[in-house]
Amino acid sequence: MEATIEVRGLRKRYGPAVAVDGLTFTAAPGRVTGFVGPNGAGKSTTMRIILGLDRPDAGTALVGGRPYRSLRTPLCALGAMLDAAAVHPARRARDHLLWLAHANGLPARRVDEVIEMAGLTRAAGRAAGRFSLGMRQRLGIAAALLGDPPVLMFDEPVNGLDPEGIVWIRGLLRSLAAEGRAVLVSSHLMSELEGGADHLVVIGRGRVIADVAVGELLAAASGGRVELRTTGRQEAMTVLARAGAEVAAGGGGAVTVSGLSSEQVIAALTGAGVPFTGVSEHRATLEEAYMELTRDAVEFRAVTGRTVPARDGADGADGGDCGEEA
Ligand SMILES: Nc1ncnc2c1ncn2[C@@H]1O[C@H](COP(=O)(O)OP(=O)(O)OP(=O)(O)O)[C@@H](O)[C@H]1O
Repeated sequence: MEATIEVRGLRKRYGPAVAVDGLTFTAAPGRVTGFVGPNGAGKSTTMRIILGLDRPDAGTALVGGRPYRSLRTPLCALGAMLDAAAVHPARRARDHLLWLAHANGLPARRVDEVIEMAGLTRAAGRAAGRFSLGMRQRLGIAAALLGDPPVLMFDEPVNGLDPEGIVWIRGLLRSLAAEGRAVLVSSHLMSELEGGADHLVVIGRGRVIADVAVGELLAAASGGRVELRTTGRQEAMTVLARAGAEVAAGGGGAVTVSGLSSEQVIAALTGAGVPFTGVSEHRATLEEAYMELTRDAVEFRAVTGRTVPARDGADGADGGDCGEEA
């Protein structure tokens, strides 16, 4: 089975509220696709529709070319964690996974494998209700991995995790993608995806604002800016502005310069006898890139208001067993 999620022209309203407004994007194999947008942007609604938990008003959401609900052994096609709390509190972690495995025709030995992968070996015999948030996230992820699926989808998996948990999830997402799987992961914070995602689908008010490779986005946001430190900041800013640069002061004697190369900055300051240290090309964070992106997107949206033609969402079922789907 092809490792993809394909969303085409998806629309969903709840009464007067438009949750998803013509979304089109693909989560491709071999990469972590970050699904980002502010609270209420429509991420969870989209994920629920992909999982067949909600019906779209228009458009399609396909997993490996098929609607999720048509899959006979869905855990083998798509592993998902939408709500880490969705486990009976009295049930032991291992029993919860055994129950899921049994319902999907998977062997008990796979349960022990995913328990180990999720770092839950010591906690597997404990009731899920006594788990910390981080352990519940790990249990949800273990459940998603049970069917060894080619496609994985996680809704805010690092929400509330400690730094160690965040590093662990990042590494896991990266290794799943390196195995050729498609991984779709939502977050409302760009900083959470830094170092984790290869590609970003940024949405706002139910629409795609950007669908872009992380490297490309960072390069565009970093472009043409030079940073330096100086003990003569005012003088440096005057000299650089005279040389045609746009200059901004940062904290601790830092200055950010746009419109001049680092060589031109060094030449201008040296020529004027202004002391400086540490001239470097500015490297934008994902958060900065996002701010730039959304600023442009707001202007763009106001002018064009892009819409995506909808297709019929009612697809025929043609499920198979784990082998056929995989
Ligand atoms: N079951 C529902 N009934 C009514 N409105 C809903 C329902 N589910 C979502 N909405 C509305 O749809 C919009 C999108 O919500 P959604 O939860 O998909 O956003 P989100 O991007 O996942 O937000 P968050 O980052 O806060 O999780 C919001 O305005 C929300 O209030």
